[in-house]
Amino acid sequence: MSSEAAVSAAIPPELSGMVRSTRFADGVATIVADASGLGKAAGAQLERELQEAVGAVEGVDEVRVALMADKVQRQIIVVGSGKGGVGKSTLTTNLAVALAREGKKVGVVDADIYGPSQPLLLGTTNEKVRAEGQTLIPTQSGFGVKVLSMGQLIEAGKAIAWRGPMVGQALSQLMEADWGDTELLIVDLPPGTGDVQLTMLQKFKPAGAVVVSTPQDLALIDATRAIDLFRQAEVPIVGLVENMAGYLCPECGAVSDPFGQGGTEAAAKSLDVPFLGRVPLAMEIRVASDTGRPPAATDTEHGPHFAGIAAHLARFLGTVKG
Ligand SMILES: Nc1ncnc2c1ncn2[C@@H]1O[C@H](COP(=O)(O)OP(=O)(O)OP(=O)(O)O)[C@@H](O)[C@H]1O
Repeated sequence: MSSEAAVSAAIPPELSGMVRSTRFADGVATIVADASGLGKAAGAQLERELQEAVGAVEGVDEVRVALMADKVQRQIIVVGSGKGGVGKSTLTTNLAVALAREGKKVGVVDADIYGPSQPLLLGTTNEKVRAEGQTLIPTQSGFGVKVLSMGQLIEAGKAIAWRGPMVGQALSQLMEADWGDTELLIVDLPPGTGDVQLTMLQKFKPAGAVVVSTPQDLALIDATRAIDLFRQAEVPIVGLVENMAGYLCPECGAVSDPFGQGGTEAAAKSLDVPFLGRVPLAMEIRVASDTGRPPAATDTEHGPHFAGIAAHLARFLGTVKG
């Protein structure tokens, strides 16, 4: 058998479907393989296996493997707020879960260094983050959503010591992880307009920003600031969401408005950004979230609120490129 034929014959049958061409000249075997949809880790394994199998052929001094991969068109959406505690993380999780239920391949990046909460919200707190070399491998939650969190990179209680370059590096590690075939990354930003936001906007150029607010004036003033930041960075505003609107008393059924009512929709109008919908203040949302059961995973009372907002986001994504 010629060395060229021996190189082809050495490729394990289970890998031969991915091999597009083989060449052999002057002791060098060159193999081109299609690694589309494999992700970085599986792609690296394919490369190793080809190296090993072909490297064992007599007369082969060097194996060069070239992997062709489809570049996944991955969109980035950031979820921000001016003020903490208004429900940004809750909304991020539920938008991701609602879109995953519609068949979209979604990942969540928890970039909130001051209060990382996505592993709790997506029920993955017991999963340890894995890495392949320097590349992090996102954790698969039970809701079809992959997740990585700043909380997995920072020792609890140390966030305050994190400044500029460290924050940027950590964020890049999360964004450049092995997201495989993920089409959409939804990023849960910290509140306000600090280092994480700046790195995110400058380095990763999100396709759009969703801004969350409660209906009270104070939160709306801060939300306006967040919108200003996105506008300055030329990130399109997907729209404003009103959270914690209208509290339905589980005892007497009366509806009250602890944070006021309708303020976010009015603010959206005056800021000339779309209003994406409102989510009521409800004990079940808090309890379900704290126990890693996102309401959007169900068709019960509160699932549809998030599904409606997710539908707006899906329409927006359909109108923008990468
Ligand atoms: N609509 C809602 N009804 C009831 N509780 C809610 C609702 N939205 C959020 N919460 C609860 O309010 C708290 C704060 O929510 P969340 O962590 O999502 O806010 P955040 O804006 O991300 O806060 P942070 O500033 O800490 O990042 C959580 O305990 C959450 O379960």
